Amino acid sequence: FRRVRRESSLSLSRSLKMAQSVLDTMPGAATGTVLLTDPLNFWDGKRVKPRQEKNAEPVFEPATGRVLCQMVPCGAEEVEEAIESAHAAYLKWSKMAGMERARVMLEAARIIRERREKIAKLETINNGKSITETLVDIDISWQTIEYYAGLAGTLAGQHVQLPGGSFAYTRREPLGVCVGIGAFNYPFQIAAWKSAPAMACGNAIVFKPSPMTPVTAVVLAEIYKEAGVPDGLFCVVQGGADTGTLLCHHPKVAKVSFTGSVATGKKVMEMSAKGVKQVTLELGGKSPLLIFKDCELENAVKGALMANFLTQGQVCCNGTRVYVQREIMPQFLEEVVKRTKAISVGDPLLDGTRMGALISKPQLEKVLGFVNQAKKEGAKVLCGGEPFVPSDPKLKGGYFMSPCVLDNCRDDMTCVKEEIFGPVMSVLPFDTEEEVIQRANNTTFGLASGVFTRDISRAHRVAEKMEAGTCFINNYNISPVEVPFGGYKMSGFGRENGQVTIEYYSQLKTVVVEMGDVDNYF
Ligand SMILES: NC(=O)c1ccc[n+]([C@@H]2O[C@H](COP(=O)([O-])OP(=O)(O)OC[C@H]3O[C@@H](n4cnc5c(N)ncnc54)[C@H](O)[C@@H]3O)[C@@H](O)[C@H]2O)c1
Ligand SMILES: C[N+](C)(C)CCCC=O
Repeated sequence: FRRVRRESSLSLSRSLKMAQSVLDTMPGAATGTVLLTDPLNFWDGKRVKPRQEKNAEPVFEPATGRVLCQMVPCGAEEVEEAIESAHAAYLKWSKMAGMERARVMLEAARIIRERREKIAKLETINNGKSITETLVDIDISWQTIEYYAGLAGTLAGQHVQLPGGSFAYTRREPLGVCVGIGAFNYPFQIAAWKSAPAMACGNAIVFKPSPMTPVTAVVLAEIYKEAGVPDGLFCVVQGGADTGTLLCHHPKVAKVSFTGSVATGKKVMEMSAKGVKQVTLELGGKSPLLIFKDCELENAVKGALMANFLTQGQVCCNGTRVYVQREIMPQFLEEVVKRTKAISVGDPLLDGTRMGALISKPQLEKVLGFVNQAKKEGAKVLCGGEPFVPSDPKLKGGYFMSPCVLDNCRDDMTCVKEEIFGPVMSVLPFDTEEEVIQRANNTTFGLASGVFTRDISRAHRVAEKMEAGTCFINNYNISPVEVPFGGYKMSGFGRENGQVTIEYYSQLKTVVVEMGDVDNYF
């Protein structure tokens, strides 16, 4: 452990300079002012310049539409280097005791906590969501690392007594080099959700962020390095589908943890199957939120907003099918529309802003297309659903829209069946508990669900019947690191967060010890 710390500290001063060169510009940074030029790959304990500059793709600042940096996809040689670097780190890290790994991870958590405002600012500039939200995302990230640091020292096997004094024991061992592939909506948090349990178990991880949000994963890599992980333990390779494909096919990769759409998840599973790699799939959703007439209405309305409008609606577990019991529909709609209209959309770096910009122009157009389709199919727009142009001139090119509530929805409409991934809430009436449970489950997705009621028996009855990986009772979209998160049905399998995730980043070896003579049958 001491040797690992010494080796890490050799190249520390240079890396620190790089880390601070980006983060130190943050306090004064305003929307529309930042241009990033440092390389975004990271392995062997340092940022690595991309080889194929000619393949560079522009990364846009969602709030302004201007170019923030260039993302250059990693090719086969770069992926090879990153995986080799991760493998070398794995050989050191996996030999350390859990408590030793914990100490380094706790230091990483501390550094993130210390720099939370700067990291949140950078995340907001790259992702477009409000600073209010990215501060929470960064806090969840260090909490995740802290939580798994706590578990690292508890990892152990079992002793099993066998006849004649013989015995067996199990060893909980890491898998090796794991790959993490992330979506654009929670860039730093996804990197933390994958790396913390992987590293606690003794694995190394090569992480590929979304090509639209390449900026903060490399900051996490620098922080891990500064905290003392061996060089290569957390590598970042940039790229899109081609780079992801190289990672999923690589023979030295033991596991792929993927967060993204169902369509890509299927491809990742198929590619990983060829190498019999373990897979965790955190995929999309179209989750139901059931609001019964006996609910506390104000909380139900607040819950519906939390279920639909975080991160401009680009949240996998959002409760976008809002089923409201017919008797309270008028009051619910009046209140939810009033509050939706009051959401302040605009510069995501301002404290007062509650909704920023969508991730890209194509995503904005896609979401507006869903609203138009909903209108054609008979839905009534109660508010929003339009492109939004803030008055601040620097935001004119940003990807903003007004948050939307759709009434007159039916279960067979496109807006009710498909994941929109934008700020669009579809509201549907229901009459009975039995009916709404059947309708809520009538989907191929199964990520989350929610119920608002004052009837405690009903709440638990509904929770049991929901075909989804999570059911929120009288709240929505809270995800403490201590509790597992993941999907049923086509929303994926495997879990992130909670103790159970240790199972997904480790394997059990059984050691059988004979204390007597060998029985010979031959
Ligand atoms: N369940 C969860 O925890 C969770 C969390 C966040 C987002 N999501 C889902 O993610 C989707 C939105 O994110 P997105 O648009 O970034 O998803 P996406 O599927 O387009 O991309 C996700 C990642 O996969 C990579 N990728 C694309 N093609 C690949 C291939 N052939 N092989 C390997 N990697 C490949 C992308 O570059 C990106 O890093 C939504 O469906 C959302 O519900 C799920
Ligand atoms: C932290 N939330 C809001 C539960 C989101 C988890 C990640 C899903 O996109």
